Amino acid sequence: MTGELSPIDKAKFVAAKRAADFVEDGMRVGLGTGSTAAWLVRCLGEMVRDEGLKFKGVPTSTRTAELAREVGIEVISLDEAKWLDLTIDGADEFDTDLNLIKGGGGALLQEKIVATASDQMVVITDAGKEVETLGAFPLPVEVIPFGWQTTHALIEETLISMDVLGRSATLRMNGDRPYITDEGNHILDLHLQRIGNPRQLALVMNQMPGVVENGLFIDICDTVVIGYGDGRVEVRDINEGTVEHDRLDFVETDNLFTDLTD
Ligand SMILES: O=C(CO)[C@H](O)[C@H](O)COP(=O)(O)O
Repeated sequence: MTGELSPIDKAKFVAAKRAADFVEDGMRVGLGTGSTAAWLVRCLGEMVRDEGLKFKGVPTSTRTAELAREVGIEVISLDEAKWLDLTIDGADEFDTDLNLIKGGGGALLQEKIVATASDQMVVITDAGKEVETLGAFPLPVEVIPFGWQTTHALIEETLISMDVLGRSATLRMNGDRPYITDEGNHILDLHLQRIGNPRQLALVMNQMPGVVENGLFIDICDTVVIGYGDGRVEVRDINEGTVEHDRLDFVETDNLFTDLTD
């Protein structure tokens, strides 16, 4: 079955599978959104079913909530959990300080709230998302629909005044309609090429009326699990650097993958 997977999908899968081992009995765990996070949810569902793993999951989107319930994970809200031991989520870009761009899948608001409410955030990713400087991936900014065009103009003016490269913002679409987030908002994607000072940009964005949240995750991620298409996995910690190089046995993952997709 893995023969049909692209190298990137294999990389996402092995990263998710390794990160599932971070989840222990009794934990409250934030469950991210996106294709890599979906692998994680499926792996955790297998562990609940086959190994009797007992934990509670707090999903970061309606998509993830549906999948988690489908695979047998006990789902609770963040308000029920109050504080989480761990969040595991994907990312669109990460740099050497483990700062991130997230929101390519449109769930950045819940993702940031959930990750911030966690003792540890683990990002699962393929190696292609590592960058020296954030910004090649368009930065998602969630804005309320009321007056979004005014907010859009304000953002572009601000980017010019900050002398940020790129500077154009486009409204994310879903077919011929604006994309609507789980919170009923729109997303503006900022095409910046290079974000010289992500910390400053994140603060400036969130001060603008109409902006709900931006996709820069600064000082939130503690650990990155990087998967490679040949089954190799690297675990990098914010304090200790690379703490593990491993290779998942594809015979084992082949079986798991087949089980998961049956
Ligand atoms: O931030 C996200 C969703 O809002 C995702 O984590 C990010 O877009 C990565 O997605 P994928 O795992 O599908 O590559």
